[in-house]
Amino acid sequence: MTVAVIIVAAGRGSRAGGGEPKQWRDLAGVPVLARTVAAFRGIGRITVVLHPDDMVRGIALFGGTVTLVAGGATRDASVRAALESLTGSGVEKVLIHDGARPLVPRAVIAGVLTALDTAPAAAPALAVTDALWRGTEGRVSGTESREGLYRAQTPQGFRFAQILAAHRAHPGGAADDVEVARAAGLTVDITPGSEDNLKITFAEDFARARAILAARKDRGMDVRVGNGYDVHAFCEGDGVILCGVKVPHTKALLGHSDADVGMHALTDAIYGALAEGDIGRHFPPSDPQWKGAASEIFLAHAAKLATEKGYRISNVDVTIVCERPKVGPHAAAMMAELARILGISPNRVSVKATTSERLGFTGREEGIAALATATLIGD
Ligand SMILES: Nc1ccn([C@@H]2O[C@H](COP(=O)(O)OP(=O)(O)OP(=O)(O)O)[C@@H](O)[C@H]2O)c(=O)n1
Ligand SMILES: C[C@](O)(CO)[C@H](O)COP(=O)(O)O
Repeated sequence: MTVAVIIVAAGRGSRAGGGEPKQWRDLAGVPVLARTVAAFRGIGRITVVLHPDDMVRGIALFGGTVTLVAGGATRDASVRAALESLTGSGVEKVLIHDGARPLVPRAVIAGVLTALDTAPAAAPALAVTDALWRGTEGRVSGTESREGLYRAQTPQGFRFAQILAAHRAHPGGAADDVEVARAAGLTVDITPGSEDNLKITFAEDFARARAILAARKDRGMDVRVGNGYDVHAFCEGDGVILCGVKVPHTKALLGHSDADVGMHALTDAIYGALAEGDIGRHFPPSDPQWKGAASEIFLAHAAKLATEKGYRISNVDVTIVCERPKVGPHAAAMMAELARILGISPNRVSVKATTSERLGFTGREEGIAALATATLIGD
């Protein structure tokens, strides 16, 4: 399903003080909002909602890498503006996130996305663990049960058409999009939140956020690299599918699926980086349901697994080894297709080709080989 991400950042951050809205302030060398946007790279197309006064600043920070939309006077008006801007775009799922939550872990995002496979709406939260009091004039005036109480976080995820209709029907004044969805009768699953996913609200929250970043740095950057290799033999036919692109040729490739050797190598590279075996483990060739299957299914599965395990794909590199057909004229289309399936920018995808100087099975034009590397980065 096509996923869109809406990041609302049109507020003025009055409670945080500091001279400029909190989303533009520096957090350990990077603007808060740049960190928030980076947390969602590779998940889906990103729309950032800004105050009309901040548009020039938004263009300077993000260029054309995100869509900018002018927000409204309230949070729900800002969300509504972004939802309306996405009508007719074919988006099926939408994640709505506060620009003021820059440290959202990948696993929190993945939890919401996975829940959306079966639920109409899902949002992360943490159970309340402290005792709850009422207070009047600085004194405890009563106690409340914490049973069944949660602290709500974002991203909150919905089916696009349902949350758009819910916002259109809502009178306004909702604290969050879950409130809007429930007013429209949607059920909302609770998924695991994280203490790292704080909303910068008051000045002291910047120190908390810096401490979380420092702890992550102490743990070290979690970078994983995987490689993949695949071979398919030629058979009779009039073209081959390479990295999702049909390339005319005097032969076809033999395989249980569509025999997309480049995409198979890349899928295995991602599984390899995750220490999750290979395509055969997830999609056994003995299973008739994968006969003739489009290899996009395999690659999309590997990418989803990466997200669920808390990783984003930083870059991928595929090398196709064959004498013919010539790959060069199709390489741009292949890179665009892989980028689309992986949900990452095309400039993070490389597809190149080489001959084997007429040596070996590729040199004798008996088949095509492909090698791939994938780099994954954890929270
Ligand atoms: N008219 C508004 C108000 C809020 N937000 C966004 O909604 C998120 C959550 O709101 P909050 O933390 O309350 O931010 P502010 O409204 O900026 O803060 P304050 O209430 O302290 O002014 C923030 O990312 C904020 O930028 C928005 O897009 N449009
Ligand atoms: C959406 C939200 O982050 C859920 O916790 C929160 O309601 C928005 O912040 P606000 O301070 O209530 O505007």
